[in-house]
Amino acid sequence: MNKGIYIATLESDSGKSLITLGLMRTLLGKTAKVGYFRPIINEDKKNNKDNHISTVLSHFDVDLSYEDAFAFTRNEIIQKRNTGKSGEIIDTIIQKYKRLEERFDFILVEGSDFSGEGSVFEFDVNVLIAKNLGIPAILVASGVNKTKEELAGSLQLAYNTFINKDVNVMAMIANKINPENLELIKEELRNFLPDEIDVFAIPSIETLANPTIKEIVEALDGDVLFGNDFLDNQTGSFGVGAMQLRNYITKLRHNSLVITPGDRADIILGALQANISSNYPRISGIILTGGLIPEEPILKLIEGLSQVVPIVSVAGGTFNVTNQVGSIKSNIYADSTQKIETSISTFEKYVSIETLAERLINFKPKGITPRMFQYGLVTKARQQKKRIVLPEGTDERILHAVARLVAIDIVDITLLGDKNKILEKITNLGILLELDKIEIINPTESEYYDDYSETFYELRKHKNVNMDMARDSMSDVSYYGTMMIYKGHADGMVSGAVHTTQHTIRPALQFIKTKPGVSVVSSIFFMCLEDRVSIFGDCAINPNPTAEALAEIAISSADSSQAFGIEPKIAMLSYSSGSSGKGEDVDRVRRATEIIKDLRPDLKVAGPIQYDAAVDMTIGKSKMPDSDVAGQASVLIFPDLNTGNNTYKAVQRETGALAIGPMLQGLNKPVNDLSRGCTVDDIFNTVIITAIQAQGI
Ligand SMILES: CC(C)(COP(=O)(O)OP(=O)(O)OC[C@H]1O[C@@H](n2cnc3c(N)ncnc32)[C@H](O)[C@@H]1OP(=O)(O)O)[C@@H](O)C(=O)NCCC(=O)NCCS
Ligand SMILES: CC(=O)OP(=O)(O)O
Repeated sequence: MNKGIYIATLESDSGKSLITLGLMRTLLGKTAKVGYFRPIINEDKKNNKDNHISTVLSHFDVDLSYEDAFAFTRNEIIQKRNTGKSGEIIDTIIQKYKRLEERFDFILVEGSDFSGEGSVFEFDVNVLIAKNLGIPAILVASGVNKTKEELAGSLQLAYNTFINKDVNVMAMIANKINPENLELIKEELRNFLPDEIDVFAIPSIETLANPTIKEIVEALDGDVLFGNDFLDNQTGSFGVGAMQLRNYITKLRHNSLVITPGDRADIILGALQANISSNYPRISGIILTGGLIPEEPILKLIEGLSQVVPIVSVAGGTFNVTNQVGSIKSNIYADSTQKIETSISTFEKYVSIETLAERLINFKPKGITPRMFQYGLVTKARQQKKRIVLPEGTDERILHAVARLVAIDIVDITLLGDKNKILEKITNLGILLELDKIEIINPTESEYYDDYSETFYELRKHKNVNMDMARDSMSDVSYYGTMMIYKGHADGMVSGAVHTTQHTIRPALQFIKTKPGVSVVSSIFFMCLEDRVSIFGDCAINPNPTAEALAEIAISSADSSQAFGIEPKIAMLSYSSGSSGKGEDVDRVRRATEIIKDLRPDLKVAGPIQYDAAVDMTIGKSKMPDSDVAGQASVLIFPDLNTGNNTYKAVQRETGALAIGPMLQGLNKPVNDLSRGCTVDDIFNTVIITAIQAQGI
């Protein structure tokens, strides 16, 4: 299984690059192929290339193109959100991430920078991305200009938001902390965090916090007069050389940046002398303000010196320039070797990487989000293209769904019905559908009509079906479509947008029949809830199942759940949790649970259990404290069709959840029903599910 980690922050300038670089180095020591992904980059950085991406790709020699390493610019995200296309954001991010998953063993995902417009929703977007990628997060916050209470408060808020969205938080890093307060900060964070979450504090590192001379030259559009070879000099404190030299040189500190008007030869020469004097600290450079350049004799004097720190002339008065220098952000670029190494060594010194890396590598994601689930469906269906027959060829929703399916070339489609009527409908509805890519069959006019009728007669004559009845049945689209599957002329069928469930599935029950070892055909819905996918069964077929049938439905549903990548934890639903309620219906569910335990000891099952105890951890713990399913059930089995059918509809209608199905289970070949109230999305997804079933999962 592939792994990933999301590095998220709450603000700009948190110093998460240091974490990224340090973690990247650590992971590369643990696993061979580590990829890097930034879901959102800054617009202005796109053209000049985002420096985070360039730095990581080049420093660690990651075999990844720049374009593959990000999904959206910040402006694209804002636009999509404003036009109600948030879903597309997540879909594209999942797609790009999944492509990387195919190539790398582990992926480090760096969240957005919060350095521009749109930061209001930026935090939520980051939580949503981590959630949908199904990876844990490391939260990073800066301690600059914050009391320890303020820092802990903002990290606690962030932590709660991630946890509430079911994103596992692995570690919390307080960065840029006053070195004296490292332990205090960790204690403050420990106060609200569970023990299993690692807490680290990293001090503010001057060489990373301040810009290099090169960054200052770029930001101020300066003219480098001397010292081109030392532009990577890291600046320390900066001070204006306005006072007399004898006073000014006493103010110099290690790596000081001298800012002085260009005509102050005394300060310039004094600072250069101080730089080579063993009695004064080294300086990082000199900025000359006012666009003034020293006079010729002074320049000549400097030219004669053997080593000169960068001297840069900039336009603008001393006051303005000093303010500007103060606001220049320090960044790390691909060629900032010194900063990169400082970042990595700082990370290694303050973060106990061994345990953290082990935990990351061994992390098992809890659930699957609806978007990730749907992405997985599409990917799986593509692996082996199947032909799906849709008997309700004139239904508008079916035609819209077919247009979408054909556009992504994911399945081959056969529509049943009168060809002219279908074509007329497509034209009238203005549906863009490449007609040469679909097959349209009118059953009674088909070359196979006689053969299908005879086969049906042979299969059902013991049930008093005669040839006339067989021909009659084969003129019905449900029978004809099902016979196509029986004959191998199609791989699966989806119907029920117009016809009832009975009408849709009876032919399959009559001659597709059940798989070996299965006696009850049942159904499940994949309920795409806000943050997870749950399996509901049986909500469509068996009105009043016996305990034995209920057990079989639960086992089939658990196997289907497993086959579609959702770890099954079965809740056998009832109006009782444990022994809290009595009655014949409760006893039936209790018996069914015992049968499941006998037949399939490998499955996790709890029953009888109420819906609240099944899905809510707190209630589950209080009602059934010893259960390993209560509070985390993924497969919910309803005691009868009255409850099941209406519960799925209630959840679907009241929460807006996408209900994919009903997918029938237990048949020899896939036939799936739809609700007559289905949407185009429901049809689209059910066809894809059917194609996957046809692959023999
Ligand atoms: C599933 C259902 C359609 C079957 O109804 P039916 O066709 O009248 O059932 P019958 O008893 O006549 O059985 C027809 C065949 O299907 C088989 N069959 C019926 N239910 C079956 C099941 N759950 N599993 C396996 N086979 C089944 C029967 O054994 C019989 O086979 P045979 O003719 O070869 O002997 C019926 O149970 C039903 O209507 N369920 C509710 C559907 C519904 O309205 N759902 C709500 C909306 S989704
Ligand atoms: C599955 C289902 O409930 O179907 P319908 O809504 O058509 O009855």
